[in-house]
Amino acid sequence: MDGGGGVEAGTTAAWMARHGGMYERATRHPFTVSIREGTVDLATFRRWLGQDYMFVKEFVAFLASVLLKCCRQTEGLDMEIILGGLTSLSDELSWFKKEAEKWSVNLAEVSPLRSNTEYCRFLQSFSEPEISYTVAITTFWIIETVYQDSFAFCIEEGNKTLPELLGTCQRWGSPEFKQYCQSLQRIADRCLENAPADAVRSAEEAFLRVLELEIGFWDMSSSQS
Ligand SMILES: Cc1ncc(CN)c(N)n1
Repeated sequence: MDGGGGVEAGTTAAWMARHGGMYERATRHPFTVSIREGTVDLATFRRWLGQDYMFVKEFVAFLASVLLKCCRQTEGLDMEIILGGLTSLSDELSWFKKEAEKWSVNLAEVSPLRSNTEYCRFLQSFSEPEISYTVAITTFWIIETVYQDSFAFCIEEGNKTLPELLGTCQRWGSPEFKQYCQSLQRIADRCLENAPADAVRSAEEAFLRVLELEIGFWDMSSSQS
């Protein structure tokens, strides 16, 4: 522990420092910053909502592949944490449906935009048995962490977030979600510590790819690309 209930400095923290510019672009994107500043264009928010619902459906399949690798390659408590993740994705899907109604987004009519399709393809590639549990769990951790950090910023001191968007920000910005991301980070660091160098390299590449894809996802929500 780092003394503050967080995560001890490990490989993932080193990557966050080494690739700080990219991490910042993913977690302080103009779209989420505009939510914090209360200036977000609500059409943009609606677009993000519909696209993210589609993404989360694919994310469930991705997490199922992480779970499978976990069962095949590790012992211990990881499985319980990943199962908890699947449960919270089930809540997330129900939340999206409710929120879509609130914002008059017809989910049945949403089709994935290019950056979303690209991200989903990346997620689908994890069904390959050759991709190790280390790479998969690290990828899972950073995907969740980008949302956690982005939305926590929207509810930190000084925010002007619109009251009707606070529920969205709390969904990923809450202290509970942060703790969950920290448990994933500890698992990723433990796996990375014991992994061969080529797996560590692949995991770092996947980490960077996620940051790129997350930036693309926010850009897409803002500009319909
Ligand atoms: C694009 C994206 N990245 C991450 C998350 C968090 N589950 C999400 N809902 N959407």
